Amino acid sequence: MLELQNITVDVDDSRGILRDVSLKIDGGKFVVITGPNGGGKSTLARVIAGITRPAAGRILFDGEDITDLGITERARRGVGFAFQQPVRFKGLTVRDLVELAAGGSLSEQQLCGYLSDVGLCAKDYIDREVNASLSGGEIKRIEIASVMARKTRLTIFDEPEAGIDLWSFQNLIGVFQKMRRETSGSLVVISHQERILEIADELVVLVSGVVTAHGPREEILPGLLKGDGSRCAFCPQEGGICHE
Ligand SMILES: Nc1ncnc2c1ncn2[C@@H]1O[C@H](COP(=O)(O)OP(=O)(O)OP(=O)(O)O)[C@@H](O)[C@H]1O
Repeated sequence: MLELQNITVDVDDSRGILRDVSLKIDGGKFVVITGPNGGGKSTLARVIAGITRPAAGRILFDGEDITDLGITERARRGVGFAFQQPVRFKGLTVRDLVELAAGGSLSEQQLCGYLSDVGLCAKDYIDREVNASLSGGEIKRIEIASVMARKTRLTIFDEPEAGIDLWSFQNLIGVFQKMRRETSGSLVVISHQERILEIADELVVLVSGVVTAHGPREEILPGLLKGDGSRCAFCPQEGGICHE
């Protein structure tokens, strides 16, 4: 479904944020991209969404070269993106936002369904404006509800757990499991959370702009959590500090 070929993103001539990254994400997969801070995960998410243009490489979506397409054109083709810091829309209500995402009007029951999936009571929220009066956690949950309503073919979540409380985190796990069950699209989630890694089909580890591991969760996760005895995917050097 999505194929990244030799993607390079540079800050300047000397330093690559992403270095020759090649990655294939098949349809219907739940893929979690993880790795240490500054490894390039958010940059990779922005490259897939069309926000950051790579200096080199190609991006194919269902075989079509979308490298030169912007965020809107990619969205039209079915690529959705949930921001680490969601955008607030003054003048737009929660109902407007979710209906815009769904592409048409929704019944109270449908709206209630999307909002209760993210732990919000529709009655309290549907007529509220998506402005600064909403807390960081509330706006994040509303964005996730709108992403669910959008039913995109490939959805990228950049650290969805950031800024949400423990109770909502349980909901978030439920949201991913539901999206996985009910949509045929692929989910790409950037996360450091073990609970999210545990429900992935595949894990990708990105360290210093390089993919150091990619494969089924059962193969990759044990090495991340315990180390494989000599090397680990997080700290590829011998005796890496990440298990201490
Ligand atoms: N516009 C920029 N100018 C300079 N450096 C940048 C720029 N954007 C990103 N970087 C650097 O590129 C590296 C990768 O950043 P990125 O945000 O993709 O990492 P990340 O893996 O998502 O990190 P985290 O886990 O901390 O969110 C970091 O070292 C960051 O400081």
